[in-house]
Order: sequence, then structure tokens, then C-alpha cells
Amino acid sequence: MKMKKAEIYILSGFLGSGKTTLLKRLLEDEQKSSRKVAVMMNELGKVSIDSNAVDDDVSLKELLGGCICCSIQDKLEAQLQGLLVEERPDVIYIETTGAAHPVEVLDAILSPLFADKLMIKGIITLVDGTRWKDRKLLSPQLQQLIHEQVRHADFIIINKMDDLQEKEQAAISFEIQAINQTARCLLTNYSQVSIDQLRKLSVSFTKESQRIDLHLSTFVYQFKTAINHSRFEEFLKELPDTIYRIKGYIKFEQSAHPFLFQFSYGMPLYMKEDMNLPLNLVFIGENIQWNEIQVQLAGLEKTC
Ligand SMILES: Nc1nc2c(ncn2[C@@H]2O[C@H](COP(=O)(O)OP(=O)(O)OP(=O)(O)O)[C@@H](O)[C@H]2O)c(=O)[nH]1
Repeated sequence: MKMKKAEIYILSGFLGSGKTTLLKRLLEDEQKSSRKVAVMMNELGKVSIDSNAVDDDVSLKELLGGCICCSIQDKLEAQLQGLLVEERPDVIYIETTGAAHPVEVLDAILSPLFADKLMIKGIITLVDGTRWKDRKLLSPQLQQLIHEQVRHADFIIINKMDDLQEKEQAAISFEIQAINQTARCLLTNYSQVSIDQLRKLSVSFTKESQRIDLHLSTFVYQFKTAINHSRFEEFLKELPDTIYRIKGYIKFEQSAHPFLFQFSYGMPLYMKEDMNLPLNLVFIGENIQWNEIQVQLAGLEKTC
């Protein structure tokens, strides 16, 4: 039986920006729906929320720990797979730590083993208004991080407006929209956003993706056959440099074994794999026309 795809929302934003506040709101909203909801926080994994556990703050807090992007990916992969198979949630909310970079988060949750069972709906970035106003006080690395969190978002919540004057609010909103012109941007207090507003986000997200996937997006291709290694290398060389990551299983005509393939910022890496796994290749990129990539990959499967 074909598994339905679980929706995934990634909650990003610097430390203290209001992610947990948002998560609680969303879980309250979800409680009114009949969807099966799961939450993942950091590398410590999963908690499946049944409707009457939503108010149980403790079960959420207990999971706070290290950072998804710095943690052991295998563990996260196993937990996410377990969650998908055992719990079969309709929707998964992933709260990242404030120190997580959006590309690394996508990378950590996307495994070629189950990427085709997930539907990544988007990255929701929370910005603490005052923190943004005073960001020059942060180290250059942290300034860069919050900039990247804004740049890669599909939906931006500028939070803690109650701490700011109207003039300051307008200035922040202007600055943020200059960095990311396509994300929906909302000024609010205490992360007041409804699940319906986020759902609207996903509709526009999907529409766009028919032409070109704005922001960060993911794509999965499944090879049916072994391919020619040198033609694959040629394909890699021609890729746009906004394809940040590729990983998956691949088989070459010349070799008896499949390979685990990793590609990070232009560097390919092949590792021999003993098992025959589905030949899924997972891509993460920014502003990519995936249909063009798909045509090129299909071309690699043709012998000529
Ligand atoms: N004044 C004010 N405080 C807020 C607002 N939204 C959230 N807070 C408070 O800010 C603090 C941090 O909020 P959280 O939701 O825990 O933020 P977080 O992003 O999950 O924080 P980390 O888990 O540390 O990354 C809490 O004490 C919230 O009650 C707001 O709009 N205005």
C-alpha cells in the first residue's frame, strides 16, 4: 500500500525568537482538526502528540537538547523513519534550535530512504524584533546566521512587536522584505499565527514550484537503472551552484555494487554500499527549476 506523504513544517529562528510559543499555538489549532500530529525537536527526536497531550508542556520541554544540524544524522534518520512507519502522522512540526542553518536542517531531515514519503511544506522563520534591531551587537557569524534564516524562509514572522515603537516596526519590516521579497511576512506578538495562515503559505509555495522553486526546495529522483559514471560526472559539473546538497543511492554500469553518493557544495563523494536500496537521489537547492534537472537525470538512464 502506498503511504500518504507526511507534511513537514520547519520552525526556524534565533534563540528566544518565539518558536516554542508558535509551536504551542499550532498544536492548539491542530487539536481542533483530526490530523495526527508529531513534533520533532532537535536530535533527541520525536514525540507523537495525541490531541489530549497538547497541553502537556513537559513532554515538549524534555526534548530540548543539542542541535539537529550538528547531531548524528543517522540517529535522526532512524527516528524520523520510525515515526513515519509506526505513527504515520499527517503532519510533523520540526522545531530547530536557534543556531541551526536552514540548509543544514533540510539536509538532516532528508534521507534518500524516505524522502519520497515527506512533503516539505516550508520553512517558517521567527525574528525577534528587538534582536533584529540590535543585531549589530552580535558576532558577524550570528548576524550572518539570522540573515540566512530570513533569506531562506517561506514565511517570516516578525515577533515581539510589543517591545518596539511603530517607526521601528516599519523599519524592520522594510529591511527584512529587502532580504526576502517572496516570503509572506507578518508582524505580530507572541507568535500569533494560525495554521490556516500557514496552509495558505503552502498553497502559494506549491503553485510557484510548478515553475521554479523559490527559496530552498527539495527534489527526489528515483533511478530505475544503472547509469554511466562519466556522464553522471558531466551532469554534476553543469549543475547550478545553488544546488547545495545531493545524497542518495546510485548504481553505475561499470560496477557490481551500488554506492552511497554525497555531494556538498560541489564536492562529490562515493561510498560502496552492500545492500540494494531504492536508488533515490535527494536534492536541496535554491531557486531551481527541478523539471529541467529531472529531464537531465532521465537522459542519464537512456543508453546511447
Ligand atoms: N514581549 C514578548 N515576549 C514574547 C513574545 N513572544 C514570545 N515571547 C517570550 O519570549 C521568550 C522566548 O520565547 P520562546 O517561544 O520560548 O522562543 P524560542 O524561539 O522557542 O526559544 P529557544 O527555544 O531558546 O530558541 C518566552 O519567555 C516567551 O514568552 C512577544 O511577542 N513579546
